[in-house]
Amino acid sequence: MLSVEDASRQVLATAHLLPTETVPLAAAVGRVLRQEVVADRDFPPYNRVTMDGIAVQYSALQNGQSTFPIERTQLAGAPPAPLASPQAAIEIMTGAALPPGTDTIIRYEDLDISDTPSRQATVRVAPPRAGHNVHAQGSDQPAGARLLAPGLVLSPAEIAVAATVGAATLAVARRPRLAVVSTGDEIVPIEATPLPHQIRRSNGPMLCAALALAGCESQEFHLPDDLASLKTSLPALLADFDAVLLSGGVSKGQADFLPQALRELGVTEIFHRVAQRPGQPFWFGQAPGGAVVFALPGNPVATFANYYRYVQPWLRQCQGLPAEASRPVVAELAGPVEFKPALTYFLAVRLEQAPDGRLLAHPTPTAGSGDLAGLLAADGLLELPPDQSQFAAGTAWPLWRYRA
Ligand SMILES: Nc1nc2c(c(=O)[nH]1)N[C@H]1C(S)=C(S)[C@@H](COP(=O)(O)OP(=O)(O)OC[C@H]3O[C@@H](n4cnc5c(N)ncnc54)[C@H](O)[C@@H]3O)O[C@H]1N2
Ligand code: MOO
Repeated sequence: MLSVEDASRQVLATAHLLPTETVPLAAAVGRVLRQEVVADRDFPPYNRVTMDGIAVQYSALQNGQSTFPIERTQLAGAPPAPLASPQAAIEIMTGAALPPGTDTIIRYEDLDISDTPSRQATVRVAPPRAGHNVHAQGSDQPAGARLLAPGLVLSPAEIAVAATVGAATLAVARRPRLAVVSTGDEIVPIEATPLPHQIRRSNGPMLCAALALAGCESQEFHLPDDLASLKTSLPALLADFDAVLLSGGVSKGQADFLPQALRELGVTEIFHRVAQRPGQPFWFGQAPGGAVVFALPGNPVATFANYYRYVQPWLRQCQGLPAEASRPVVAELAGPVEFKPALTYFLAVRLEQAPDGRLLAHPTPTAGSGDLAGLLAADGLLELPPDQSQFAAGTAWPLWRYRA
């Protein structure tokens, strides 16, 4: 049976770069940048005063002067007029542009200010050097510097940089659009009161919630376990969405019609079944129009594990994020684990940051892949490889984290 690594490679090979769109800056956080952002001016764009106090010429202090008549006051936002006399000072506020003829700021805490006979400042603590308390023009970045490169995820820090260079809009990757389809005749809407043999639909809301956190758009559908209905309904979804995420109906049951329906609709089967638990019956394919089909096994924990292991990295690559950004972090097992089948095992774990910084993974007991409430105690899934059955405490393994 196909290994998790090979399945993952085959999934990622279908990732197609989504088109670029331009959005207002306020809507760009979390999106993947598709343009360069260049400094339109120096950073900072003028010699910026960093303390409230007075601006003087340092050479006056070097000449032994300690009392300075104050010529005027300059607030932030006012154009900087020059110092008229090199022996005088300008009272000045944080954020103002340094007036020509001055080079040093002495903060109020280091001064005595008196208003008689006229306003003047006496220096109590001399500044250590010329340029003290001045954030020099261009000292952070020069005009023309390439500040943001395509392919990064826009965080609040990038939004601030884009704003300061006047980027009111940004070119970003379009959000992936996915159809989330639950199948199964036992599944009823969440508003319904289920009959004793029915359950409410939970995989759809779970997948849509995960997609929302991943910055994707999704729409939820429900289709019955009926070959004709599946064949009638699926073509529109394959035409309208980048991917269709199905859950349920892919195993060996007599009502598991999805593989047949997809095949008869011309969707190429890339693989069916992966050597993993949970989620072994995972079916993956691609429609002639390009839409990919993740037909995830219906057991909730199987759906969940497959989403994080395969769908989320695929979504990242479609937005143009580098492949290494799709790699999981690793965590250390806090206790020993035994798992005998020759399958990759996705183990639910609770995470703890040890005082020395190591990320510890505590296995959380679950009652199998139907136990969706078992996910509440965990923060992620540890990927244990199929070639061993004993996993010692202290060994580190890839982690697919679903809780920050
Ligand atoms: N003879 C075999 N039987 C099964 C095998 C197998 O290899 N041979 N594999 C088992 C494994 S492993 C899994 S996982 C499941 C996957 O089966 P399906 O994808 O066909 O899923 P269903 O049978 O439709 O549903 C399984 C289970 O999950 C519940 N479910 C389905 N959809 C939802 C939903 N949207 N929200 C909440 N719960 C859902 C469903 O009611 C079932 O209880 O097959 C095993 N069988
Ligand atoms: O692999 Mo299934 O996912 O055990 O329930």
